[in-house]
Amino acid sequence: MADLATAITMSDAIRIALEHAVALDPVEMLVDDSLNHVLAADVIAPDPHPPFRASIKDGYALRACDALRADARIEVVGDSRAGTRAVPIVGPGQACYVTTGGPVPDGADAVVEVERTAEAGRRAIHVLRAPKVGQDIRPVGFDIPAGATVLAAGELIGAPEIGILATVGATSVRAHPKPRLAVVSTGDEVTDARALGADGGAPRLAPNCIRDAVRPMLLAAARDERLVCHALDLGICMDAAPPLRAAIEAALDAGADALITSGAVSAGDRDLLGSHVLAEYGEVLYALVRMKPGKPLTLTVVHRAAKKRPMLIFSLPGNPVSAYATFQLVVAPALRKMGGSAEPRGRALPVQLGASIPLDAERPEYHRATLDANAGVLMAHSTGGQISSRLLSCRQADVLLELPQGPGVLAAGTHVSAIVVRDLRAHVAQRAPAEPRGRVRVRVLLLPAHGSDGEHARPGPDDVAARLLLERCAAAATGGLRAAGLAADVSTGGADEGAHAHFADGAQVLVLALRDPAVRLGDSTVDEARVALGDRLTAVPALAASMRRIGASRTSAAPSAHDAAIVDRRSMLLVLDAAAETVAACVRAAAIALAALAVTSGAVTPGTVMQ
Ligand SMILES: Nc1nc2c(c(=O)[nH]1)N[C@H]1C(S)=C(S)[C@@H](COP(=O)(O)OP(=O)(O)OC[C@H]3O[C@@H](n4cnc5c(N)ncnc54)[C@H](O)[C@@H]3O)O[C@H]1N2
Ligand code: MOO
Repeated sequence: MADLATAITMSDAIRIALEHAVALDPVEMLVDDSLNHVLAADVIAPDPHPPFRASIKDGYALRACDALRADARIEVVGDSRAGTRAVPIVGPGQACYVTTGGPVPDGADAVVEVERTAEAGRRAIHVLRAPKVGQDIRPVGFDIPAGATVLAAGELIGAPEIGILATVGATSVRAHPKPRLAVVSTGDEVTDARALGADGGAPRLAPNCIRDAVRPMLLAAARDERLVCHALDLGICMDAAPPLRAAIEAALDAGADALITSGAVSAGDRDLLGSHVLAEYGEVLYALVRMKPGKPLTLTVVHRAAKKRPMLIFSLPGNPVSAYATFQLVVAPALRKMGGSAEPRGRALPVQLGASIPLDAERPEYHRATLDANAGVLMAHSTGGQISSRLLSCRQADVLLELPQGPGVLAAGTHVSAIVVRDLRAHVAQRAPAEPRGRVRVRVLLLPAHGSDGEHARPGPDDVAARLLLERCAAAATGGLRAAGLAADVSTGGADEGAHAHFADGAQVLVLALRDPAVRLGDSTVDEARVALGDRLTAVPALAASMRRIGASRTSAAPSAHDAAIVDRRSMLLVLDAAAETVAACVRAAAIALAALAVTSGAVTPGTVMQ
């Protein structure tokens, strides 16, 4: 094994693996089979949803101008239930009973919920509070306008996306197939625990042998919902060149896109993969990485006959922790890229150390830790002894802390980046604070469909769709911030003043919502905002990097956001497609990024962010 001085950095190791991982050619597949695949083409809504004006409440559809006085008697002329074919027309002084989701009759311009009405004799009502035009009506296409891009190429298909595809009537999609992954363990001492128990007797290990932990672990990791490879179990092979060659050939014969071997890559006299067997099959791209645990990680590309995809061989160290860490940090991103993911890298979060941690003097270290979100700040707690043979250090680990190489210790309270390796949903449910602590002032402004040349229009009182859109953005902002553990002071309006005026007025997050989803704001619009905001926009690249680090980039959390710009350390501008269903995610991402920035910049003390 070469000296550590010749080792490549971890970021180079990931970059080279991603450069050699090629997305599998997309195929048409049934939506029913598409769960956890990555879309290869945008999905466009062929028709609007709802396809008719739909009631938001159980109540009465009527003309708002007929119900301005509580003593007005309004005649009920029929009913319109969800699924009704024949709907009466509502004339002056008339109302029609409607159920939630039922079509709003022609002639009516508002729905009054049943609780706000009183009977006025047989088949007549009084309306207790004057309604507004458009109240409790979803106009045609309110949720999804015809022609809207409901899902974009590069997005992962989960359960909600299956629902969206069903809503727009898609029964098949163009998506990337999953890569084929072969897994083999090596080592004379490595024993299959299942084989030991097969004769019905107590499992007994032969002297000086250990049970295979790596292969079952990696086969399970390959089934993870965000990865879902077609996994091929190649078993265990002995520390000798012929069985190692046979394993590589079996993977090639099976058409594997990737082969994971574990063990036999360090400096021992039987570490045959590290020395020569790999070089017989392909080009060894690297064999030593400056990181802990996993230094001997080796990547080989095996070129096959013309038109055939190359196979990547990831030779992971045999130590189970080293195998797990290198799988998460290097192999999984490469597999995600093969599966078509536009953002295959592991997601990183800014976290705070719950206790001091010693640093490794020679190598940057990926320290296993659990997370706790109690105080609205993500606190990391070490899983204990980090020797790379101790798989218990990965037990319940949520993250790999990215610790720098160095002398001494990192003090408790230090902020570090953490790569997420586990589903965090359960923790959010268990540990989120009951009451939001921080408070963020958000202003949501609606931009006109056209004329983003400085001319801004306030939605008029008759512009029902615009008003509803604004209300929806504001509700999304409130909900999104609450989900992020923050309280929101949300106000809305037309964009009739420059963005700087709203920041001067105390807004911390300014959301510019595009009214017409078909109109895409160019970079120039964001640039205009930058000019308007002058020299306060100094940290734009820092924000972009920070957003990426927390996974709040344009394509993951905010597919429709055209740009986001840090204004200073405590405020943020977002430009959104108001018709997209991503508003909440965008605003939430903004709030998290703000909190992270405020803490990391030292502008505020942790725990008092945005108070
Ligand atoms: N002289 C040197 N020795 C070592 C170096 C070095 O630079 N110079 N590097 C060390 C580092 S760092 C690591 S990591 C390991 C990697 O070793 P190998 O990848 O060659 O793996 P093995 O030697 O085959 O096994 C290491 C260890 O892990 C156990 N093991 C192997 N496979 C499995 C499995 N499938 N399930 C559970 N446990 C497994 C094996 O019994 C060994 O204890 O090398 C250091 N040495
Ligand atoms: O890099 Mo090895 O994985 O320290 O033990």
